[in-house]
Amino acid sequence: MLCTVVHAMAIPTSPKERNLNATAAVAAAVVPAAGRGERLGPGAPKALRELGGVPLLVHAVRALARSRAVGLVVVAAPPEGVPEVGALLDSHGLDGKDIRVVAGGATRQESVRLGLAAIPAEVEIVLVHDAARPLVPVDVVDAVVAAVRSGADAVVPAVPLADTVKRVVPQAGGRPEPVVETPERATLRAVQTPQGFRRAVLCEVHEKALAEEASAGQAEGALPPVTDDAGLVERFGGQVVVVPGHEEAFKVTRPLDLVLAEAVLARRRASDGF
Ligand SMILES: Nc1ccn([C@@H]2O[C@H](COP(=O)(O)OP(=O)(O)OP(=O)(O)O)[C@@H](O)[C@H]2O)c(=O)n1
Ligand SMILES: C[C@](O)(CO)[C@H](O)COP(=O)(O)O
Repeated sequence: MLCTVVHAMAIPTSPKERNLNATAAVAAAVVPAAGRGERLGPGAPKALRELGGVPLLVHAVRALARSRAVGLVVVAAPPEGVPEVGALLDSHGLDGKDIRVVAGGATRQESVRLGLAAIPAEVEIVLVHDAARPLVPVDVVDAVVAAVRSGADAVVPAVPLADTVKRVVPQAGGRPEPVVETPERATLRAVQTPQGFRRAVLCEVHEKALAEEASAGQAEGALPPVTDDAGLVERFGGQVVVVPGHEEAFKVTRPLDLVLAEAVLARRRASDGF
């Protein structure tokens, strides 16, 4: 399996890339994997923490590679770890897909932008998938790609909420927080990845966000944070649609999530040799 380490602006042409040129309908995926994982606690960068003896990142890339709709995966790694991440991915069988590694950035948004810059121009459909969502089923990946192929500009997989949600006024020092409202739960969704986009739309909103950041500078409150790529599409007036996600596509964020992920993986391995 070839795993080429490239700088975002200098992409070598490989035989696999030439195949990709012939099939623009094949999707490429960006995997932001440059986060520290502060909420998971001390240890290696989150993408390299192990689940069932295999790094989360490898699970996430495998989950994408399982889809016939995905032809290229670009991983945005911690900047200091690009060669190591390349070697790690090379050492795992990844279904013959073209896997590349670029240096990620200081924020998730920047990591996605840097990954996006490494995708050949002729690719028309781009997925963005967190390294921190190792167990997304292939059916979810396929459903997201299918919705973009059917004409949507931006597609997110999502699940209904189990808890009632309240909007509050945050308070310092653990003081009780006044409740402002209780949104109607039936209209709320918890959003997952991979999120899918028409490439031109994703590039445009990332470019606009970068320009907006440059002009807003550090002015407090100038730019409300956007935590997902679909949020950028919404910010600039685009239409985002939701397809069904999956409860096993949850994000490994806190220590308990890793315990749950181990249990899900053990169940899969016991039931189908996953
Ligand atoms: N500078 C960053 C920050 C985050 N991510 C990636 O974005 C995904 C979702 O982010 P999250 O779960 O919040 O990861 P972390 O930022 O690592 O977590 P934390 O906020 O707990 O530090 C992860 O795959 C993470 O590696 C990234 O590529 N570059
Ligand atoms: C993209 C995402 O996983 C969708 O749920 C989420 O928004 C990432 O947020 P985080 O703050 O980086 O965990």
